[in-house]
Amino acid sequence: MYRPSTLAMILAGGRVDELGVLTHYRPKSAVPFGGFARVIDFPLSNLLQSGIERVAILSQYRSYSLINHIGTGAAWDMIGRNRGISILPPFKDYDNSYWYRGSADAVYQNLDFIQYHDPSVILILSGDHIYQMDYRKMIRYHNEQDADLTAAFIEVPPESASRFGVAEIADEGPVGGRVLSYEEKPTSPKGCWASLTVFCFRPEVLYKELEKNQQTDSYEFGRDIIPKMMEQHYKICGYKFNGYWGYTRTIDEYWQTSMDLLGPEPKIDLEAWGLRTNLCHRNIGDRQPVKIGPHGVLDNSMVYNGSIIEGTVRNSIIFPGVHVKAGAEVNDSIIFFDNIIHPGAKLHRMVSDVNTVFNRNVRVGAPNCEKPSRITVIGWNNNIPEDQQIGCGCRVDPRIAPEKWPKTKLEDGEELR
Ligand SMILES: Nc1ncnc2c1ncn2[C@@H]1O[C@H](COP(=O)(O)OP(=O)(O)O[C@H]2O[C@H](CO)[C@@H](O)[C@H](O)[C@H]2O)[C@@H](O)[C@H]1O
Repeated sequence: MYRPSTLAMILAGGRVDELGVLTHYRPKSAVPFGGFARVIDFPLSNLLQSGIERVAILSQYRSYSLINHIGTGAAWDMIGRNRGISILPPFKDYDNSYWYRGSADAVYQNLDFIQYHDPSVILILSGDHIYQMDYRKMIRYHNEQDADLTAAFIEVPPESASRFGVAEIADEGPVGGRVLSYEEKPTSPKGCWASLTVFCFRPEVLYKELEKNQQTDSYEFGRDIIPKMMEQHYKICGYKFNGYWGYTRTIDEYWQTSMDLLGPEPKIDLEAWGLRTNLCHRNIGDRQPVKIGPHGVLDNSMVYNGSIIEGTVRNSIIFPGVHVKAGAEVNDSIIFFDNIIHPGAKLHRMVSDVNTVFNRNVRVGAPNCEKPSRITVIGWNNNIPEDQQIGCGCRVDPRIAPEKWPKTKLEDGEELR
């Protein structure tokens, strides 16, 4: 039987509460990003470019959108006798009927899948981050070090380190070094290297530690598996990543990371990064070229095929099928697929999910809402009544019934459910 040298397992299970409105009907990994793609396209494109041919995706929350997006896997060249993407949902077994109880449990429940492929390295990745990385370099380092586990880390400022799994790494050179200490989301971090949730495991060690961890009642790589491996003095190496890493856990971070696509020197360059997506999902590949109307204005923005810009769009990211009608304005915003923005609507610093209609003279946010926490989010399939005003930083759930909209204004920061 063909034995892949590396088997990649993508953790795509999580619903992230802070992204609430955008993860009502899809996991975080399937959230649209970059005008045509999804967050999971980043690790998938990295895998493609790293020549890794066997991939599994562990997902349990509202997987429909993700399953639809992955399709046959052809978008990432993952079709073939010895190549492929398998989506692995939780299942009932003779002696186990749990959902995935955490990232480590998701992998544990699929150990038979991993053992069937019998890889020499198991690469475990989060499906939730925006970055470009050649995993081959990390795997090479892992093999050269003969490590039991190599985890990728990025240097972060001390004040934000407590949000992550944090390590101190021995000063053994620019590529990486032995992990000297590791703490999961500590209140006073000792180190400044944050875990990217990119792990290379020696298979026998992973099997053994996951099995042992079943005796406990917590099942996370960061909180449980790595600290226990540290206690047992396994050889754990830190691989230093010094590229761009977009951590999109909150709406503000999602918005800011998206804005890193724009400007004279964008931090994210999808073309150079070789990003691939499934062009069949929402018929992206079949849309007509962008149309700019006779008075349309487009400034410092990304607009994908199938959109029509007759009004003004500035500093924004526009997904396929969006129609900005004459006299409408979109500023500093991210508009997902197939929104319609009618004349007189003025939208500022917001994210709007798919299929939403902004009727005439709707106002969202304000140009002077400069604080990043003032990003407004509108859920999908909303039909926002004419003249409706929505303050800065509001959260509007999907499919709000017409009678639920307040007659006057949705005040700053208000939630509409
Ligand atoms: N039941 C489940 N089934 C399948 N997949 C699941 C899952 N539960 C979570 N996941 C996935 O596992 C990954 C880790 O997510 P978590 O929510 O556990 O951790 P968090 O993001 O807080 O911190 C983590 O990510 C940060 C940033 O990488 C690290 O610094 C930190 O150490 C680490 O714990 C995500 O990709 C998520 O989608």
